[in-house]
Amino acid sequence: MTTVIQVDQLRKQYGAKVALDGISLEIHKGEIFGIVGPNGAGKTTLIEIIEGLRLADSGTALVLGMDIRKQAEAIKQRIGVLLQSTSIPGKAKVKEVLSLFASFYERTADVSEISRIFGLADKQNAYFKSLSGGWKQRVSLALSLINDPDIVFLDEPSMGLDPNARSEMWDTIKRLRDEGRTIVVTTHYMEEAEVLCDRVAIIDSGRLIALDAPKQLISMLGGVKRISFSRSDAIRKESLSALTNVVSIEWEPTVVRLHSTDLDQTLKELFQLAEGEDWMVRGLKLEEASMNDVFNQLTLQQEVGIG
Ligand SMILES: Nc1ncnc2c1ncn2[C@@H]1O[C@H](COP(=O)(O)OP(=O)(O)OP(=O)(O)O)[C@@H](O)[C@H]1O
Repeated sequence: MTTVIQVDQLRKQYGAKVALDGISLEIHKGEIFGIVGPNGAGKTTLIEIIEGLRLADSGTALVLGMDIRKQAEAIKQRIGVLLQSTSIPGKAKVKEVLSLFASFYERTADVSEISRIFGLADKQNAYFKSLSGGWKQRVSLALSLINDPDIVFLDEPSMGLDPNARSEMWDTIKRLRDEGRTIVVTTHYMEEAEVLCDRVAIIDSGRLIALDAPKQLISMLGGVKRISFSRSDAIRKESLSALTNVVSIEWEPTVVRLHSTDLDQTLKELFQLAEGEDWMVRGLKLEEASMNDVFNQLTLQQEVGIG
């Protein structure tokens, strides 16, 4: 296993605000590495420091063995970064945007091949600003590969995409990984982290609170499963909290979700409770734990200071 990014004790403060509080991690060649965390957790700060766009206060990071402080220019040649569409000149045609960005690099990919991969062959003469959000995102992704990078950084790649475009994007990202590139992705979508990423780092308040394969993170919850049912006025949260094996409750306007370590026992008690309190369990569903549960549990623990 080759390490392509090695981050050691990175710290960054904006005034009194500590954005990164000593993060250390390693990213391996050929993996899709996810970075997730609540708003303001420090994800963008972390990846922009690794990309050489921001300076850390202390700590070190090596990208492909090069020091981010001393070899930022050489690193830029070897990495690809997904730009926000607002950073791309809207009045230029797609082909002009592609050749402009290609001119920034010493090594470039075959632009017509990239256009083909992203289905941009027919859009070469379209003005960037006239494209829909999904097409703009494809152009941005194509641009992130224009220098044939070893590592691609994708900050929120599927933000604003519809479900079809999103799953197409996932396929494309997996293809890039299968070609031997390393992909670093930040996302707010836990489903994306679960289905796309080989390993996921969860960051909260500038600290790394978990790092593993999604399956491992989920199994770390000790087989917690969810029971969901429709909420009604007769149901009291306090009674549900008293059920044995229930570790947490999601109390939403129309639905209640119980997270339980023993599904059978909790179901039995739930029906007994409903009978005793004279309400019906309606719309019952049983769900396996997901990355969403992992995220909620770990970030909540941080909030109440358990973690
Ligand atoms: N240039 C800046 N000046 C001052 N504070 C900043 C700056 N950039 C980020 N911050 C603060 O640092 C913290 C981490 O921000 P960052 O953007 O890295 O988080 P994030 O995890 O990417 O958030 P989001 O999910 O909302 O994009 C936040 O509290 C943010 O307000």
